[in-house]
Amino acid sequence: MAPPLVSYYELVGPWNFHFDFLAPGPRQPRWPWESKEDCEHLETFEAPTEPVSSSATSGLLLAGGYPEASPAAAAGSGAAKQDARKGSAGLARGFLNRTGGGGASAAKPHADSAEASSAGGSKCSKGPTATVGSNPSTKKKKLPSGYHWTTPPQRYEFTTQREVKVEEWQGVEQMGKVQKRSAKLSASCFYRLPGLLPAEQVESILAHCKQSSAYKIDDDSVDKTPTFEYYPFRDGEWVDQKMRSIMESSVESRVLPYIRERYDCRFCALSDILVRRYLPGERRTHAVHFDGHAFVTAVLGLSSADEYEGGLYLQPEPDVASRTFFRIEPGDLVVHSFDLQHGVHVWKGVRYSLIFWIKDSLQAVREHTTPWYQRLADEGDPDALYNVAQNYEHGTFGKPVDLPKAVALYERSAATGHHFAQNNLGLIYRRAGESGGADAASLGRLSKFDLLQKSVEWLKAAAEGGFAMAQKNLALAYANGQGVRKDDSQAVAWMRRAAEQLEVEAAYMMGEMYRQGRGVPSDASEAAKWYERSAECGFPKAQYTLGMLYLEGTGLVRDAKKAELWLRFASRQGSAEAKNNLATLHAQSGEVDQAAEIWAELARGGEVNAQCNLGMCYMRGAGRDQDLQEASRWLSKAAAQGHQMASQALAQLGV
Ligand SMILES: O=C(O)CCC(=O)C(=O)O
Ligand SMILES: [Fe+2]
Repeated sequence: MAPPLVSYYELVGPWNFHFDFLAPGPRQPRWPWESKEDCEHLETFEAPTEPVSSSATSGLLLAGGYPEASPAAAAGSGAAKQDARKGSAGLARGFLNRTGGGGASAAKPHADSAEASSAGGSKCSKGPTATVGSNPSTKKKKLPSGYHWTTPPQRYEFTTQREVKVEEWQGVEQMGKVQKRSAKLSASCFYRLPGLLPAEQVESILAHCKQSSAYKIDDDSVDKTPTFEYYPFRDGEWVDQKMRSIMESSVESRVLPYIRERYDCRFCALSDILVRRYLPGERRTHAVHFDGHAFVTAVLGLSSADEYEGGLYLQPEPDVASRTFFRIEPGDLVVHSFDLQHGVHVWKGVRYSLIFWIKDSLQAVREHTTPWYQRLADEGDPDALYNVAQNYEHGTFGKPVDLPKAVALYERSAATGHHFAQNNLGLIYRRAGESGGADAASLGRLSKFDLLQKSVEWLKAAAEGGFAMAQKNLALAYANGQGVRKDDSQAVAWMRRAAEQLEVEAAYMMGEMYRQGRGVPSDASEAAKWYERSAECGFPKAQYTLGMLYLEGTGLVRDAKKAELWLRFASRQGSAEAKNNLATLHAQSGEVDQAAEIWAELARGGEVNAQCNLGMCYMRGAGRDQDLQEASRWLSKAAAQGHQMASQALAQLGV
């Protein structure tokens, strides 16, 4: 019987080979651990090409004020402020040349932030209505297979701009907006300020980011792959004093005053600054999401936009076809509110970005809360409902874990068509159905059958709406028979829909399905194609598997160099299987001592193949002094985990 198809981090690697299984090969020069060659080599791989045009702004930009500038704007800030207090978006206001962002008004922070919520979120449709004429239509059309993987990403074109002054800085603010799908009457607005930070300052920031060794490689909470992020400013405090010395002045005199003004949020406070890097071999994507913890997000461009393709995108619809990329030059600031669905996909090249997460008050920063959602949720805003529900599901941002409450809020949001809420409901019901116990009981004593059926209903709603993550989860339901009759051909059909939409784990799963012949005739070269797509986006499991395919020449032309490259990428991201096999390659090329070192470390961490290999080293006296007692100790550990070769070796030792 085929093994269950489960998410990446639960999977056991399909292959591991051993020191003994390899014929000793000629000694080969070992690649340096981190060479430039890696990147160049990777760049030669198939990737969507067609360079994006380099013009930073389109001819469609309107000079001067927004087309619908209201009398309040003309009348100056006083009238505009009043307008803002009534809950208007405040888009038509002139900017004040103020010193210090906040002012010492006696207004209560959270009362102020409630106004700001309207401005930043659901009511910005009261602003200018200039249409985004040059941007792609979101009308659904049938696209050929592989379309999104082989077609250059489209760029978002800002079509309105106006001159602004933020303290000493004078420049333009460009504005865009998208209709919020599940709240028909409102829009989410976003802005770009070209050159807000001076070029020399940005160069220093980038140089500092490039040499930093503070990037975390622990796993992302969503996709379980290494984050490659680092925080120079965390929970309201500077952590990296060097970064502080470079950019604090601009944060205080440009970024924060702009945001406070734009969002009518005089107490807006910086919660975190983080740096993300997107390098070949590492994570190239952040799946589509909302920044649930931030009232406002600002992204500062660090890398030249000609050095990479893709980058930060917005995606107003569940479907990838509605995705367009922002062109962000070094020093440009792109600002959006919590209700903008967005993500990152870097197709080629190298990108660094610096992200500001801003809350609506210092109190919210200190208390780790997200108060701006509450009023909006009470008003029925689907994004706010979804976010508050998440907090009750996970017990985050000041809310206790309360599953029934989370479900009730998700259901209100899902009823409006919110695809994230629908997907999360599908997963909650699935978990409750599978685990039973307290979670199931708290959801109304439904039977396992009913819970799993509800799960599939919600997943289907989101999947049919075009949401890739839900399509993948529905595919897994069909593959494993959770709430539906087990059906591999349905599983592969839904997985394919997700994978066609650049969903990185789904692309890996398609590789698995073609390799195992599940729902499709087994096809090694189709499998390799999907693994490769996923690997190029940085998915470690796919990188490992692709390395192995190159080594064996399965489904693609055998290529030892590419094999080692992909194993190394996977290994750098923490894949124990890749480390084990990379060590085997070293052993094969005569570097047995180094191999034994790696195996020893992995073996101590419990990696079964490495335990076997280390045992063999002690048994043979290769890479370690011969020590039959140690050999038997490590081989026994591997054998106890069911490792056949280790059992055979033990038999040879007479144990
Ligand atoms: O790297 C970027 O430009 C933005 C990443 C992002 O969306 C996030 O960290 O939430
Ligand atoms: Fe984000």
